[in-house]
Amino acid sequence: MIDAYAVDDVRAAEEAAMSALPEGELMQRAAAGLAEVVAVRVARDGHVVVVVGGGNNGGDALYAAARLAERGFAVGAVTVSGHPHARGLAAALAAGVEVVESTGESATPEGARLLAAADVVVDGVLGIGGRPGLPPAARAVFDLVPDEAWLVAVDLPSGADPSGQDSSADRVFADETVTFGVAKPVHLLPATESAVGRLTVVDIGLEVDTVPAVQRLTHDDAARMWPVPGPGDDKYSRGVLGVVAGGEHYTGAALLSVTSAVCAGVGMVRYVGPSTPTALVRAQVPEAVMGPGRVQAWVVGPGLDAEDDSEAGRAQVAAAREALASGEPCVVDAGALDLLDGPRAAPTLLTPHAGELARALSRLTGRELTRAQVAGTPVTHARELADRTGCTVLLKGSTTLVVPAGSSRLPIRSQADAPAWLATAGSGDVLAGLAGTLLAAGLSPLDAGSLAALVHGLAGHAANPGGPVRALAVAHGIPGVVAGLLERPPGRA
Ligand SMILES: NC(=O)C1=CN([C@@H]2O[C@H](COP(=O)(O)OP(=O)(O)OC[C@H]3O[C@@H](n4cnc5c(N)ncnc54)[C@H](O)[C@@H]3O)[C@@H](O)[C@H]2O)[C@@H](O)CC1
Ligand SMILES: [K+]
Repeated sequence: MIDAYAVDDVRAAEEAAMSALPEGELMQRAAAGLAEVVAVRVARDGHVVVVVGGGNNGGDALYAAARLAERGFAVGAVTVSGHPHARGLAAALAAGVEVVESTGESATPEGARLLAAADVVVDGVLGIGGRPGLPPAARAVFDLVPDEAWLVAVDLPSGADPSGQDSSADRVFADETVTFGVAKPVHLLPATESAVGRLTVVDIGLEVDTVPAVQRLTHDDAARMWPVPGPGDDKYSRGVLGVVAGGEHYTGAALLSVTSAVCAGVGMVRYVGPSTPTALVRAQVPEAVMGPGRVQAWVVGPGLDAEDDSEAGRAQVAAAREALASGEPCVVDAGALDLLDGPRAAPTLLTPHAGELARALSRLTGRELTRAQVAGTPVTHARELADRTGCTVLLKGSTTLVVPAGSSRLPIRSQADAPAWLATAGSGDVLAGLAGTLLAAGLSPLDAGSLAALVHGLAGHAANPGGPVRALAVAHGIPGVVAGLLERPPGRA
């Protein structure tokens, strides 16, 4: 599990660590780790430029600059605050770093000159003390970073919201981020993760003993959590999944969610739907059983058209309502999100994308919300839907969030395992079938949602590495991905 801790908890841990160490030791450890990473990114005759703000983040950058200069690299520093870290500045100057100032709204000629020659640029403007948004002087300097330069952010990309909530702030987009002690929410959450690039966590001897704010499942977690049948199992004990999906007009969703469940190794699938999708499922997924019956969990909603006023359409909506009213765990997807009124007694996972989440919250709160608002502050809105419904909410996106049900103090999960090619029609139906299989096997909605997101992402890669994928190929990729995860030797990253 990759754990990210809230900024206040990190600060408290830093204070505790500092009180037991000589003054400045923690910053020296941070600077040493940062310098190590930069040193392997730059050629012996390359140029490093650190961009320095007024806080300790700038201090890290200045001490790292000093260490790099002492190792013989050509290092310059551009200060974008009038008050850079005094001791860090002295160390940098003593080591021969060329330091220039650029604190106005346009970059100074000296700053522009240094940046034009930069091969690696280090962003040491704002760290966990930063408010979202980039100061104008820093923006002016970062606008001059050459396209080919490698950009390393210190602790986090400056301007990004350290708590990872707000996506709207102007920020640096880094190729790589070197953080200290532990990851922070900014590194894992969808509002800010895209600015982080490759993440390295440098050990500075920090011990955070609070509950993480955000967690990410690794491949080892997936291997540990995946429900593997034993010799005593049969199809019923492994979990029977009921699927209420598709209709006369949306037949693909039925096929995709049922295929996905079968490929994920469900004990048995019961498909419930009108005659056309039933005939297609019968023909193409011979493993599936037609019609309702006893199940351990339901997937309700892929391709469900709640507006379909035909007899078959009304019957399908009634079947969906019946599953929602049952005492069984449920994945509530797409069209069924419009049918959910309040809390369910059984474990429930809602799987909206941003537009569906906006629509569901608008309906439940009477406030008009847009997709853009949800995408702007995804955690806030997913949490609100979880609180309103008492259900776990999986918000789909390039980074997928899973926010546990209202009263739970469990950390949020955040998975970023999928290629962008996975943004394709039918992909969500596959995810629903996968998550439903895991719920039917007895996993909690939080575990089922996050594990499904991880395996779905890996299956997207496996379906056609580096290129376009169709949803059916993603479903067909699941068995190989699961086998690959299960045969991993313990301890591999
Ligand atoms: N506290 C510690 O023990 C350690 C801290 N470290 C570094 O220290 C950083 C935190 O340092 P600080 O608390 O000094 O905070 P920052 O270096 O993040 O800078 C905050 C300063 O910038 C100003 N500021 C904040 N947001 C701004 C904005 N949007 N526009 C303009 N000015 C803004 C604030 O008034 C504050 O003075 C960490 O991110 C990390 O890089 C590391 O050296 C490891 C040890
Ligand atoms: K930074």
